[in-house]
Amino acid sequence: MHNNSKQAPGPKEKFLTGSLHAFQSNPLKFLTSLTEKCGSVSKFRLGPFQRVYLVNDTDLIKEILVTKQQSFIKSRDIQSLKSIVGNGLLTSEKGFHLKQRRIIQPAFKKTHITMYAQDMIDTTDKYISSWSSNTERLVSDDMMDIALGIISKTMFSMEFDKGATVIGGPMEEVMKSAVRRMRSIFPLPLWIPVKKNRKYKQAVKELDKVLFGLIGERKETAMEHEDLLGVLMRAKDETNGLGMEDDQLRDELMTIFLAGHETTANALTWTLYLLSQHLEIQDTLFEEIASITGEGPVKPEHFSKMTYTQNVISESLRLYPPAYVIGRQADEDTDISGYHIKKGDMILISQYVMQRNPKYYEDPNTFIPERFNNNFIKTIPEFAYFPFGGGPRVCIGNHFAFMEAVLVLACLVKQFKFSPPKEPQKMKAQPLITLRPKYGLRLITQKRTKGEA
Ligand code: HEM
Repeated sequence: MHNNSKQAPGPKEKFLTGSLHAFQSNPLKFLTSLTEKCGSVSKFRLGPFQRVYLVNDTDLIKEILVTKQQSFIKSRDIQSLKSIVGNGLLTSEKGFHLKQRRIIQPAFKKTHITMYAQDMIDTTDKYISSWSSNTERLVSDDMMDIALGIISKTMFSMEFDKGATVIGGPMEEVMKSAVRRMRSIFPLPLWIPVKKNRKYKQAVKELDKVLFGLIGERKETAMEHEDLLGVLMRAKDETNGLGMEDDQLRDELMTIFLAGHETTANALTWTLYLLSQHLEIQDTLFEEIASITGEGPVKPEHFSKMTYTQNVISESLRLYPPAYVIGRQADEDTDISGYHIKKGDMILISQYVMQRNPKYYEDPNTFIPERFNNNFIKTIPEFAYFPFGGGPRVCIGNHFAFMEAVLVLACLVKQFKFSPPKEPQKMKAQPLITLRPKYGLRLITQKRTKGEA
């Protein structure tokens, strides 16, 4: 029936495991070299049965994420997160997802999220107020703390210390197990009472207690809160006027918390790494921030004026996209530009690979924020740059994350210069749930003096 369908090329594979080992041991290297060898569509196996297509063509990516998206569901690794985030936006599908997205979308509109800008600035300024000059810091941990502080404050009006203790701790334990589960093709069923599973379930239970506790507290008071929890508790489906049940609210809160802090923290860490490697770019950045803010602090209204700072973040998201790959699974047999995809086949689309493609980017591996000048994005095909994905499943937190990254970076660079430590450090991208530096990032923070600009 499909004799005319196109055959995709692929790598040499092991009989039973296919490319499982090569993929798991270094996904970025595997995806990059497969693209170099096989071009816009290639095919490989993960284990004996799982067929995977790697798609590197902007038109085909659009078919998968937009025009034919009804034929696909999230890939199994994302589905395995259901044991933490339940049926929240990231993991739900079809009509249910659409309904939830409709209810939640208004909370993330550009006009609404600007009200969180001051919280983002205050959290950062407070965090760095204790930093001393000329010290070496593990800034990757700092960025995680700041992002955790910001999501705790904007979501629950919780101050950093409390957020870090009551949510950050159990969340870290849950994330560690989630990574293990996503990376293993056959995760151990959670009902098997081994120590790892018990710890995981205990951490999920603790998080549940915190979240249901917060929801319960809010219900008992008449006071309206403008934080994300308040907005989501009031959100209604406009077609029937119904809001979310507590269980669904819990799933969405957990989802936003999981999806929304490690990604931004890693984006900021990679940005500081790139700036420490390009001190001249860091100086230009400082000059922009100093000229806009003057002697005073960073303010929410500075965001739209900081065009160079925005370009620095866009370029950092190009080179080190925290979500380095998007996975889908065919939910029915379908054709993508002549390739026959069978139900159950997996599709991988990699931002890391696409955003370093010399077809779209001159000097693709070099950090050049200026390339984003003059509406550069409009000059390249859609899906040559997509750090936040695209189509109906595009990141709901894209404006939130971008504004957060720009404002946090402005607060940091206004006050400190970041340079590499004396002892050179190993930098290796580690692709777990998100792309992060494997050994963390250590930098020397040097206080900027007044009048330096
Ligand atoms: C730099 C930071 C971030 C990056 C790079 C990023 C990237 C992404 C990507 C690529 C997707 C689509 C995944 C897919 O199609 O399979 C996604 C989905 C999602 N992101 Fe983000 N994200 C970031 C920050 C955030 C923040 C701050 C939040 C919330 C506060 C958030 C919440 C979500 C949610 C809920 C989804 C699922 C949306 C849906 O399927 O309807 N993300 N993100």
